[in-house]
Amino acid sequence: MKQSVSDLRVDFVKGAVAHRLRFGGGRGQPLAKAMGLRGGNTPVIIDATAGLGRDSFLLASLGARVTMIERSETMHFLLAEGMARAAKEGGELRDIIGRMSLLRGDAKDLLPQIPAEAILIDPMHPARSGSALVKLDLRQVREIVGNDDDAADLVRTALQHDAKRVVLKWPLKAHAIEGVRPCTHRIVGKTTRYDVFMKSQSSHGCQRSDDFDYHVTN
Ligand SMILES: C[S@@+](CC[C@H](N)C(=O)[O-])C[C@H]1O[C@@H](n2cnc3c(N)ncnc32)[C@H](O)[C@@H]1O
Repeated sequence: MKQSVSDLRVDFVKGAVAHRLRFGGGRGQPLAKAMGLRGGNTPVIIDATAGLGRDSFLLASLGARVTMIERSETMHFLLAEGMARAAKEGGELRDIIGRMSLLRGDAKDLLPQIPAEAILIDPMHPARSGSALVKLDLRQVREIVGNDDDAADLVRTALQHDAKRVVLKWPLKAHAIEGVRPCTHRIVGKTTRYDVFMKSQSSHGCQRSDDFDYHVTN
């Protein structure tokens, strides 16, 4: 059955996100490691590109407080709806949603006003020719929001923030975003990588961190 943009839903109760909550790798997952959730350390996070809220939900399910920023009115609406539905379920879901707050606006404007220890940036990835490789829901998000051509500006704005780390989620094989300094280290998955920019450390050429040799599937 052909699906259209109007079918797109943010669903934290069933589907991929709920599955990951039950069977995900806890703090051993690449995203959690990249964001600095190690041992007892649980940073306060800004997700500057909220999208379908999956990364935020995962981080909040691991105990982090996450401020989500989304500039698309449609995506913001879908997220707010999905969060309200999940909170109504009560129990663990309500607690997780309770750690997530959602703002509407451009993160380039809002970031400087919000305190945080870690910032996640996951702009729309460059279009791939074999589009079957890109999951349907992300293709639907692209139809709604377009290409996020200002991703470099967003990363540069985040790097001006007081946060200890900025993390850029980017396709494994894509070139680094032009006009952004090299990252401090990189956590590599199967199709995705996390470029980590630490405030207090200089780059060593953005080496892969073998300590973090995990596989990610999204
Ligand atoms: C690839 S999606 C993010 C997916 C998300 N990480 C998830 O787990 O569902 C990118 C989203 O970031 C939003 N976005 C991109 N640049 C933004 C900005 N400067 N400010 C706010 N939202 C932005 C887009 O509208 C889009 O919804």
